[in-house]
Amino acid sequence: MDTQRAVRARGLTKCFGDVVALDGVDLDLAPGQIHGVAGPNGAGKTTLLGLLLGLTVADKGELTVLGRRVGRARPAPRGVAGFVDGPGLYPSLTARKNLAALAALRGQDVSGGRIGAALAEVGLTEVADDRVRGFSLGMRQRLGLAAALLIQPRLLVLDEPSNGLDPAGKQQVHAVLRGLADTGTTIVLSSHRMDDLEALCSEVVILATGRVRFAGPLGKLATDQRELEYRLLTSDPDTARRVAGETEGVRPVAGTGAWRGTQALLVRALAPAVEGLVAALVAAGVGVREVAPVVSPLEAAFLALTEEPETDQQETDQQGTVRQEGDR
Ligand SMILES: Nc1ncnc2c1ncn2[C@@H]1O[C@H](COP(=O)(O)OP(=O)(O)OP(=O)(O)O)[C@@H](O)[C@H]1O
Repeated sequence: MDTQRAVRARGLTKCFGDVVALDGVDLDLAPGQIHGVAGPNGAGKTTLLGLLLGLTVADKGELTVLGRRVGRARPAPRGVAGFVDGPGLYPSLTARKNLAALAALRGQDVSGGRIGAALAEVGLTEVADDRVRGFSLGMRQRLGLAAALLIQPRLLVLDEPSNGLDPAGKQQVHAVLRGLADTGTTIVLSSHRMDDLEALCSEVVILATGRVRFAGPLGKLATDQRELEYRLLTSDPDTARRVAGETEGVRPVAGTGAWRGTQALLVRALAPAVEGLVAALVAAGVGVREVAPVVSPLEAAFLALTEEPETDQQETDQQGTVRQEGDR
């Protein structure tokens, strides 16, 4: 069995009629990590997660999950849990009875105590005996996670698990996922929220038009040398603008405006040039109250990778990342 990778995909292709949802995806996902899958609408995220869960099969390519080849007549191995497009639940049953019914459906003998513990872990104890019909989207998501926890998954696959969660609910779900990863569970989750991915994931896969644009450590993506737009709040906006115009590698952006009641300066620069600008401002007697990227480095990298057509260089980068992690 392959202990180096929880998931190995080579040339995975899936079409729906004329639509190519996944187009030759190569991927190696290390075990015990939280992997984020990001990409614009229609990029193929849900299709990929559905393949991992064995809900659908690829038209071409190879997929190995937890060391076992999956495909037509080869279902996903035990130990894989999760959901896409929201968890499948029985609206007329209570949360507790839903978990009992789902366990019975899987042929699992689960004690009431374990069901109670799973509900407590996702913060649903108080509504355990309420019918799911009245549950909000966030509560349903949490119940879906509780159902997955019951089987003690080795691979947990979740499509947009933070959807509909309030900030406290999100913290709780994040804590559950981190706890699972700490005990060796591999987690693959999709999200449109870069802040969620930054908070949770060590590795990220970026898909666009069914192809992998990046796969690897989050840090590698976010710390790529990339020019970003920064917002500076200073004690003297006019002098700050003049100093910015004179600082090497810094380009003031036109149309600066009010930001929280003060006048902000917007510049485009690489991170080292921004450090130079701050030093120059201090030397000129200008107080610097705040320096922050207008969009996070990860979001900027995401936009750059997904909004532009794929280049040969990106293709090389992606292939390189895949080759580094596994053989071909
Ligand atoms: N069952 C289906 N029948 C027809 N087309 C489908 C089906 N499932 C997915 N597609 C198409 O495949 C492409 C990829 O869809 P998918 O749902 O995997 O993307 P996604 O990245 O999850 O998108 P979103 O962020 O909007 O959820 C889209 O063009 C979609 O319309």
